[in-house]
Amino acid sequence: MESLKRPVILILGAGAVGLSLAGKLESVATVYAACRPVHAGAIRERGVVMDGVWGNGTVEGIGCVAGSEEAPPAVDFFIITAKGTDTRAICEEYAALIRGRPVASLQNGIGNEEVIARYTGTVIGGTVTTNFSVLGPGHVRVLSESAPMRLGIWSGGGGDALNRLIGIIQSAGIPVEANNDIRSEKWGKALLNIAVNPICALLRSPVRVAADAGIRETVAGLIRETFAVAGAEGIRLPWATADDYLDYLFSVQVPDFAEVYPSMYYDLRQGRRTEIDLLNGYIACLGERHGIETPHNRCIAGLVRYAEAHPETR
Ligand SMILES: NC(=O)C1=CN([C@@H]2O[C@H](COP(=O)(O)OP(=O)(O)OC[C@H]3O[C@@H](n4cnc5c(N)ncnc54)[C@H](OP(=O)(O)O)[C@@H]3O)[C@@H](O)[C@H]2O)C=CC1
Ligand SMILES: CC(C)(CO)C(=O)C(=O)O
Repeated sequence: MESLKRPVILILGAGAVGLSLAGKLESVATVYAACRPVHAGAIRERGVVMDGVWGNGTVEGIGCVAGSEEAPPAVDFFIITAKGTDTRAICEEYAALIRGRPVASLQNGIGNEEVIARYTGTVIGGTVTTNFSVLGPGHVRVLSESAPMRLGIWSGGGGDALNRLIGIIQSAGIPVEANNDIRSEKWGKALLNIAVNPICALLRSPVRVAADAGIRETVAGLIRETFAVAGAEGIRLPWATADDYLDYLFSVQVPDFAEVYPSMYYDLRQGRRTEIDLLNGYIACLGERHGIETPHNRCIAGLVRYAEAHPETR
């Protein structure tokens, strides 16, 4: 019977987020992960090892894919968890497979869905406000879940696909909800990343540093500029004012993530390109277009770009 068939999911760019998701979804779906050989080797040998709030243990049965020629023929859902710096490249690599199929993005930053929409009709935008990290080959840790995963239709008429994907994720035990203004939700999630990711990456500190008395004003500046730019772009953020969001940031999100390091921290430490140009750099660029001053975001983006280019600083 069709309804009893396990859905087939291919996760594109599986690292901290993607391997954690693969490990969790394996109980309810046939899961493949397009990942680097270092992870694939360990996963083929003994499965994905998971620690943390999504469970502890080893999950076997996840297929590893080294390129589009190794992908399974009938994929129901693609979920992109590559960094935003790799969205275009991974869409190109899997272009023939994703065409006409529902593709979801759980990436941070602004602009990924627009790229994906050039490759397929149904794009599902998503946010995940949970901390993931890679502890070693095929070994991930999940900490600090601050809000449910949220998914919504970005483009195309994929209402049935969205509901089905939400059902699958829910049945795997991941808190998830539908969101009918996913643009607003993506910008809302970006506020957290704009506020904490670059500061923690530059200062090599966990998220609690954002609430330090000497840092708070900088964080507030980043957020106020982002609200001004979002307003000029016609984006309705989930909070009415920058101060409303700053209250939520300092009373809920910073405490929830106080002891963990954001993804950009690991990017800088490991010499990878960061997502700064999908976050603070993006705000600075839009600010310029609208004639809005964004000195905090311009400054932070410049510092992160400098650190990316100068290994001795990181
Ligand atoms: N970590 C977190 O706590 C959270 C992260 N996010 C967001 O989720 C996204 C993913 O983050 P995260 O999981 O931390 O990042 P990772 O860097 O851990 O994972 C992405 C993985 O994709 C791999 N990759 C890139 N291109 C390909 C390809 N063509 N084929 C196979 N593998 C590929 C990367 O390899 P390589 O590095 O060698 O290029 C890397 O291993 C980002 O947008 C991030 O901002 C969202 C919420 C929380
Ligand atoms: C929510 C948070 C801060 C979790 O680590 C994140 O999105 C990231 O690390 O990029």
